Amino acid sequence: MAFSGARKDRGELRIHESLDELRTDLADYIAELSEVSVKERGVFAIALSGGSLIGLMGKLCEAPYNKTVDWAKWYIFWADERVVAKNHADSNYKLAKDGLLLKVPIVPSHVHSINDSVSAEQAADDYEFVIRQLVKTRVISVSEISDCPKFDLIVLGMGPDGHVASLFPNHSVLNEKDQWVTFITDSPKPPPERITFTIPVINSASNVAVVVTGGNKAEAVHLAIDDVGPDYLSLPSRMVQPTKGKLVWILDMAAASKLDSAQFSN
Ligand SMILES: O=C1O[C@H](COP(=O)(O)O)[C@@H](O)[C@H](O)[C@H]1O
Repeated sequence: MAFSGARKDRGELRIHESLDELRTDLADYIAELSEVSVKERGVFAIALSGGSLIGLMGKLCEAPYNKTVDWAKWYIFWADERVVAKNHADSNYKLAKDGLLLKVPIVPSHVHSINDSVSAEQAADDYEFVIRQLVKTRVISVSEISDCPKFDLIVLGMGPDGHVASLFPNHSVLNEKDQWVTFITDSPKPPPERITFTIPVINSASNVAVVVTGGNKAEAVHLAIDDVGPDYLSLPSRMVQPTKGKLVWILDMAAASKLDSAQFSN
């Protein structure tokens, strides 16, 4: 790791010289959390995002992880999904299926993708219902503070505009407090119809990792992490602030290039 450090209230920073090093760190990090969770709870409930993240998780399909991770105990969810057919090129499910799920022995019935044959609103309601059933059976834990699901790990990417999951800057769903899963039909990034975990659900997770690469996201990383004053408190990536869980930023040097460097160590 090139640099590591912590920012008050903004979590741990892990900054990597190369994408190869970042991929290894990400695989190690996820494998370790999986082991802890399986030991403590017997299962590992992980929520994925789409975009560049799945490619960066690719080492999990290789040795040693493909053999050492207890894949049978994994339960897969999506922090956000585009409301398109499951075989559509824009589907986050398809991305994960082709890039990860088909390459490791995950139990098919543990993969919880959205209902792609209904409206965005119905898909969000249906997905929340599925999550509620799995909270009842404790496949997903429940937060001690809110009644929200407590995923063992939510892995997020971030767009150059600071969006995470399908929570975009200045969108009214950023204020959603009651629902666990909501929908949008006006995403500024295509496709327009999406479902997304809400901020309270993200912030109830035991662990949240935000994985960001590339210089085009450096300004958003700075605004999400550094002390930039009250104007940016409503940037979606800045609203990621687990109440009791642990937040980790896994960055490459380009994405980290605009961070204030005072608190780094080699
Ligand atoms: O549309 C989306 O974008 C973000 C960021 O994607 P990236 O390709 O810039 O990493 C992603 O995290 C989200 O899941 C996805 O639906």
